[in-house]
Order: sequence, then C-alpha cells, then structure tokens
Amino acid sequence: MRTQIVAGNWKMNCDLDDTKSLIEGLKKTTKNNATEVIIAPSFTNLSLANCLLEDSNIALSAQNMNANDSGAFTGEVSANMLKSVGVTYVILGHSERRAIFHEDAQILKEKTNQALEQNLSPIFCVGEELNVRQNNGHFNLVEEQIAESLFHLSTEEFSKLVIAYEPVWAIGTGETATPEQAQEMHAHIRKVIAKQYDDATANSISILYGGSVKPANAKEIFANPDVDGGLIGGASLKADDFTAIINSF
Ligand SMILES: O=C(CO)COP(=O)(O)O
Repeated sequence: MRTQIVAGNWKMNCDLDDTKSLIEGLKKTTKNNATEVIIAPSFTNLSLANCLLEDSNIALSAQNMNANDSGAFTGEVSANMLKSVGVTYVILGHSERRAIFHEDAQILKEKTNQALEQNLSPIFCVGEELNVRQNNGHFNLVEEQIAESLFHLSTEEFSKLVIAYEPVWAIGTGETATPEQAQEMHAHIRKVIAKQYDDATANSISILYGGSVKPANAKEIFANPDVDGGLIGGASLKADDFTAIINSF
C-alpha cells in the first residue's frame, strides 16, 4: 500500500498574515485524515508555519533548496536551515525552476543528493511541454528527466523519493491532463523505475499528479491505480478547496 499524498505548492504567494490564516483554516478542516498532507509555503514563512503546525499532522515542504552545505551563496537556503524550521520535504525540479531559473539535470542531481544526505524527502517533479506531447515525445522526455537526475541513486535512496508528474501545459492553465493521460504516464514512470531498480521499489514510490487539480476533477484523477495523490498549486491557496481535494480519495 503506497502513501497517498496531497501537497500544496504555494509558489510565490501568501505573506505572513495570509500564511497564518490559511494554516488556521487548514487545521480546522483537515483533521484525522489518512492521507499525508504537505504544504510548501515560501522560505520566509516556513518558521511561522512550523510553529502553527505543531499540533497538527500536516507536514512542511520547501519549494527549493541549494545543493551546498553552507557558505558564500548569497540569497540561497540550505537543507540544514530548512531542517531547523521543521521542514521534511523539498520540491525539486519544478518546471518553473527548470524554465525560469535554468535548473538542469546536473544541478537537480546535486540537489537531490544533498536533500537525501540531509534526510529531506525530495518531491521530484517531471513533465513535458505541450510541443513535446504533440510530437509524441512525452514518454521519452519524462524517462530522461528521471534517469538523468535520479538513476545514480541506490535502491534505498530512490525509495525515499516522491515523484510528481506535472505536464507543463496543465500548470496554472485550467487545462488538466485527462485521467487516462495521467494514468498512462504514471504507469510508464513506474515501469521505467521497475526496469532500473525492481518491482518492489517501483510499487512503493508515491507518484503525484500536478496541473490544474481542483475539487471538481481531483476524484477522477486520484481514482487511477498509479496516481497516488496530487501536487496542487492554485487550489492549495484556499483552505476549503485544498481540503476538498484531500477528501477526494
Ligand atoms: O505547479 C503546480 C504545482 O506544483 C500546479 O499548479 P496549478 O495547480 O496551479 O496548475
């Protein structure tokens, strides 16, 4: 039985007050759920979020992290700093980091290594742009993204990952992959992992879908056998919507 996960990627949204009220809203509505619930506020609000979440079972994730331990990296945040404010997950390889901040397979490999060394669980994002899908290159591209940054890991290390499939054309566009498109890519990812590692590893990894998930479509996406939850952007910024998504399993 794989862990079902619903993670909210707040991106560059919510100041201190917004963070406080969103978390208070979530704590009222998300009690006693069997699903692992994770939120990823911005760096500046992680410490507050950690205090507010003390009596809850909502876990904290960062949206990014530097690959180095410490030192002269102006503007960057280390794994150790994240751990010191209660962070247990880190989103790596989000398409916005790849496209806007030019993060490539090598840097994502280094960040993954550092996260695992420091006992943070990476939520590693993969996904194709629309033109790649239109040219039928999406299966190969996603396989390549996983292989280039992750296949150097040992079986034990790989088992600590969460994978998120986020087709770039579905992020923030209101256009969602159909349940069939999500299922076939998730099954493909699992097959690729089984080929590199083994069936047990492939079957134990939680693979999340991300891209315009909302209360109205979460149920049909989560109903697929290889979809173990969601990485939610816009709809994670409203406590009611996020809770409705969590309750869609
Ligand atoms: O990028 C996403 C989560 O990481 C998805 O964003 P949306 O849910 O806003 O499409």
